[in-house]
Amino acid sequence: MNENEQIGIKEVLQSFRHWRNLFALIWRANPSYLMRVVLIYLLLGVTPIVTLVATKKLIDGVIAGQALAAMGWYVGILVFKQALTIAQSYYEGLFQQLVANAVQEKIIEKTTQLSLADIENTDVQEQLKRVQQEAMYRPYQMFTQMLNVINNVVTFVGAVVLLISWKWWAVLVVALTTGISFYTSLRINQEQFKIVYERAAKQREAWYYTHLLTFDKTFKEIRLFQLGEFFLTKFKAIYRDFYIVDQKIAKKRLNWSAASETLNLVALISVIYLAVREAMRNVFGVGNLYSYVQGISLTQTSAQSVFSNILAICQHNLYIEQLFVFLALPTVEPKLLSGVQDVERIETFEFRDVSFCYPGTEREVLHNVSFSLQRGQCIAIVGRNGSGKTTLAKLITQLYAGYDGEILVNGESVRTLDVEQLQKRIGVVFQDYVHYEMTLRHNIGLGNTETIEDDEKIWEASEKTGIGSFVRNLPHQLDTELGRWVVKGEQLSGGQWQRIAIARAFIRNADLYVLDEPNSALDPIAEFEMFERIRDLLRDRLGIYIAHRLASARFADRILVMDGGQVIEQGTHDELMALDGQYAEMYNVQTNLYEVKA
Ligand SMILES: Nc1ncnc2c1ncn2[C@@H]1O[C@H](COP(=O)(O)OP(=O)(O)OP(=O)(O)O)[C@@H](O)[C@H]1O
Repeated sequence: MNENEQIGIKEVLQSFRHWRNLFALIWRANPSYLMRVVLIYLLLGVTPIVTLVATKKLIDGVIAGQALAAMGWYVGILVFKQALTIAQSYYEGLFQQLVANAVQEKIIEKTTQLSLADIENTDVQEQLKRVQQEAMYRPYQMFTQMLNVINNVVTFVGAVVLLISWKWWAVLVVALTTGISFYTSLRINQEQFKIVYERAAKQREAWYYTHLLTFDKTFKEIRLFQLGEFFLTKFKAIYRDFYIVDQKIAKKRLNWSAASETLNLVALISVIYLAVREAMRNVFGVGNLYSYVQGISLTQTSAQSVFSNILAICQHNLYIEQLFVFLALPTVEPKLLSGVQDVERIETFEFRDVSFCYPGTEREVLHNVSFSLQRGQCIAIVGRNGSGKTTLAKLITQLYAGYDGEILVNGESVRTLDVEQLQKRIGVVFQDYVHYEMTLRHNIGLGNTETIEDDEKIWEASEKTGIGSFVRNLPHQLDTELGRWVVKGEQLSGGQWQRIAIARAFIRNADLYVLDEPNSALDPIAEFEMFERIRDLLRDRLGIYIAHRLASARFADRILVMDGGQVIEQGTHDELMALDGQYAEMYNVQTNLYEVKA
C-alpha cells in the first residue's frame, strides 16, 4: 500500500484475491479437518433461523394447548446446537494449531531457499520480521472470518425469506441502515490501515530496543554503560506516540459508531413497533409476532456481522499480503541457477579478473581479482579492514552469483558446475561461525551430516584439530550440551567455540578450505598448535586463509595483499618483505606494536 492508496470497495473485493493461496495452504494443513470445520460453520449458520422457527412453533403450541410436541423440536434443536458448539471448539482448536504450524513451516522453508543477498537485504528482513510476528494466527483468523461471512449470509438469507412474506420493505430499511454503518466503519478503517502500515519502521525500532534490553549478548555492555533507562525511555516514547494516535482514532470511531448505531436502533424499533401494532390488531398471532421481531433483529445482526467480518478480512489482508509476497520471493534453487556438471574432486581453483558489487549497490568491492592455486598449496589473504577479504571468501564459497570475470574449478567455469556438489567439496570457517546450542557431537558432526552419528569420525576430527583432550574432560564428552539455551548447557569460551568450528570444518573431508581468521579467539599457544595442525590437514588439499595477524600468514605458499578490492601485491613472505610495499609496512607495524607491548 502506498501513501495515496485508498481503502474502498475495490480494495474490499481485492481482499479476497489471496483466497486461493490461502485456501491451498489451509487445505494442505489437514483436508479432513478443514471440511469438518466448514460443515460446522454452515450448520451453525442455519441454526439461528431454525431455532427461531422452533420457538415460534413452541409459542403457537403453548397457545393451542399442544406444547409437548413443539417442545420436542425445540429441545432437539438445542441439543444439536450444543453438539455443534462442542465439535467446533474441538476441531477449531486442533486445526488452528495445524494451520499455524503449516504457515511457520512454509516461512522457514522459504527462508532456507533464499539467497544470501536476499537475507542481507533490509527489505526482505523487514518482510520476514512482519510475517514471523503475524503468521501464527492471521491466516486462520482470515479463514474463519471468511467462514463467518458465509455463515452469516446463510442466516441473513433465512431471516429475509421469513420476513419477505410479511413486509419486504422492512428488510430493505434494516439492510440499508446497516450498510450505512458499514460505510462509516470502512472510512475509519481506511485511516487505521494507513497508520498500521506506516508504523512498521517505528515498530522495528521498538523491537530493536527490546532486543537490546533482553538479549544475553548485549546485557553486559548495557548494564555497564547504564543504558537500560536510556533505551527504555526511547521504547516508551514510541508506544506513547502510538497510543496518542490510537486514542484519536478510537474517539473518532466512538462518535461515528454512536451516530450509526442510533440510526440502526431507530430503524429496528420502528419496524418492531409496526409488527407489534399489527399483532395488537390481530393481523397475526403471538407466534408470528415473535418470529417477525426476531427475524428483523436477525437480519440486522447477520448483516452487521457480514460487514464487520469483511472489514476484519481487509485488515488481515494487510498481513496476509505480506505473507504471500514473502512466499513468492524468487527462490534460489542452486541446481536451477547453476550448471549440472558434477565435481568429484577439486584439483585447481582460479579467480580470473573477478569484479563484484553487492546486490542493490553500485560500488565495486572487488575489482579484477585474479589468483590461482592447486592441490597441496595454501594461500593467505591479508589486507586492511574493508579491503574485500570476507567478500572474496563469500564468492569462493559460491554464496553470491552475479560477479564479472570467471571463477574456475579444474579449469571449468563454476557457472557450468553443479553448485551444491561443489559446495560439498568446500570446508569453511567464517569469522562469524555459528555456536550451535546443541551437543558437542552435533557441533562437530554438523560439518558432515552423513556421519553425524558416527562417534569414531567425530573423535577423529576432534583429535586431528587438537581438541581431543578438551572433549574428554567435558562431563558427558560428545553428549555434553553446549551453550545457554539448553538446560545445564556447558558454557564455553570464545576460543573453545572457535576450535570446535574448526573441527566442524575438517570433519567435512573437503578438498578446498576457506578459513576466515580461524585464530581470532585463540591464545598464542592454542594458535601455534592450531597452525601446526591446519598445515598438516591442508597438506594434500587447497587452502585459502584470511589473516589479520600477519605472522600467521607466513606459513602460506603465497600471500595476496588486498587493498580497495584489488590484489595489490602477491608473493611469499620474503618476496613481499623485499618489495617493501604495503605488506612490509603492515608487517613492521604489527611486529613493532607487539614489541612495544612486550
Ligand atoms: N552485505 C553487504 N552489502 C553491501 N556491502 C557490503 C556487504 N558486506 C560488506 N560490504 C562492503 O564490502 C566492502 C568489503 O567488506 P569485507 O567484509 O569483504 O572486508 P574485509 O576485508 O573482510 O574487512 P575486515 O578486515 O574488516 O573483516 C566493505 O566496504 C563493506 O562495506
